[in-house]
Amino acid sequence: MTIHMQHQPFPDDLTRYSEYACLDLITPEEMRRIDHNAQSLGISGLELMESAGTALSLVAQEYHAGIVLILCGSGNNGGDGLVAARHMSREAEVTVLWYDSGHQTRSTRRQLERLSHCDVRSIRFRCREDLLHHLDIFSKADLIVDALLGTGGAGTVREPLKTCIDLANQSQAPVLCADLPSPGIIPDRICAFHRPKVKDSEVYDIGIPILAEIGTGPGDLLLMQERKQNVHKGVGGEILVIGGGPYQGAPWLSGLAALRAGADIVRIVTPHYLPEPDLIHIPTSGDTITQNDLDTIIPLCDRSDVVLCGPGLGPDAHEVILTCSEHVKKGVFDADSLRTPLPHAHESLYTPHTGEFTRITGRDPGLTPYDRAHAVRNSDIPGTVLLKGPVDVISDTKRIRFNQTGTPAMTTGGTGDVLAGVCAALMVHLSAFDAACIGAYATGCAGEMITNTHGYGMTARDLIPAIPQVLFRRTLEGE
Ligand SMILES: NC(=O)C1=CN([C@@H]2O[C@H](COP(=O)(O)OP(=O)(O)OC[C@H]3O[C@@H](n4cnc5c(N)ncnc54)[C@H](O)[C@@H]3O)[C@@H](O)[C@H]2O)[C@H](O)CC1
Ligand SMILES: [K+]
Repeated sequence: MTIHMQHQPFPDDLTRYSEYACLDLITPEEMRRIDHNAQSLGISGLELMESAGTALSLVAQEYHAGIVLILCGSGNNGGDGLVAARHMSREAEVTVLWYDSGHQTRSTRRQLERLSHCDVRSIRFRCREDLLHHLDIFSKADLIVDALLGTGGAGTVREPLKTCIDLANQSQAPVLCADLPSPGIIPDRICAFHRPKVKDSEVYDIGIPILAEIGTGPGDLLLMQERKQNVHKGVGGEILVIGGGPYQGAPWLSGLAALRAGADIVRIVTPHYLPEPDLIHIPTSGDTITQNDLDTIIPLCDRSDVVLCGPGLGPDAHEVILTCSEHVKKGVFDADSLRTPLPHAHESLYTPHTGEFTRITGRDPGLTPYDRAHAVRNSDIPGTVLLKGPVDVISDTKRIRFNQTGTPAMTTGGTGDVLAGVCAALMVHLSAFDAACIGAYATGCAGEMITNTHGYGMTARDLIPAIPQVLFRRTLEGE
């Protein structure tokens, strides 16, 4: 899979940003996102693996073991073990037992080739019986390194890894685990790379830039569920857009953007009809949305997966939005719905620009991403906030993420409506935080694509067909 390279340097001194990195246990999905983003910042998977394997070998050498057995799976965790073997070949008598599943990862295959030039005994096993021929290796080992399964392990451990783990537990040797313990293995020490995945891990840096973690990037797209080809209608979700009144186009731009970001059905409640055959127009009783429309709107809120309130709405419909929001499961509040008292749904995403943020919090968020992140984190907004700017700041009060994609040409009217529509569609399956991160990243990338062809002549509508090219390019290009 091609990794899209991130270009522009971060417009602030990153040494101040370590407070925004996560130091708690992280999930395999989060580690995959960071890994992928690191590669888009120019550090290859092989380099990351070399760093991981080096760290693992240094910890292994602390045991001063004479005979070391390294158990390697067929994924990249196994690759770490192969790197450690190569780095320890002069320090100990090293034997590698590596699992040939038939679909080793490319990096791990490369590491096996490199190891073949070293004075390390490497023995392939393909089944449980192969292991039973090497029981002596387990009994003689002074140290066993567990590089069988890492963050890619899932479910009950299958043979022959199950037997491998049992034999390791039955040996007298301490077990040093690469990144995290393979399920069922009894660890003596755990050598985690970059961030801890399980408790009681020792964490070793492998040179992953902080921006891979606190910034959005192509790794964020990994969260997108692959849409199964034969899926039934409705898996993309039903979106309701409530807007329009003083402005006609905004709700339609949001609706079209939501469709292009994967929504199946988009209804637009607005006074003004525009001929858009892909969108379902729900007319209102007058020229603006009023309490008289609640009987129409509330049942639609109840049946929609996500409701986007605000595009082109004008200031007079706030009471209607406050009433509707009580019937909203997942809500995106943009533009004119960003007024106090803030509407809130069961799960809310607010997408203010600087002026709207100042209006709802009474505080100017400042200019630097650092200050803007502080302002968002310290605001008492009850949900996830996407504060738009040259660098977007996304926060769900715990996590902070910075999005650098986009161009100055995107200040053209309506791009905020497009972004809000994209976020609404993504929120069908993702949390407000993940939807905002991916929505900001994808809309900005679409803006970069269109700026390349249209320059400052870009319109918000031009962005919309570019959205699926960014969001679904993995599917389009194939893995
Ligand atoms: N750039 C990178 O990706 C880096 C990764 N690091 C290390 O890599 C692992 C994650 O590697 P990954 O290939 O994603 O998965 P695993 O090696 O953990 O395992 C996948 C492998 O195992 C098979 N498998 C999965 N579940 C089971 C099971 N229950 N029973 C048997 N077999 C199973 C699956 O089919 C695959 O073949 C990460 O932890 C790091 O150690 C580097 O550290 C940094 C760079
Ligand atoms: K492991």
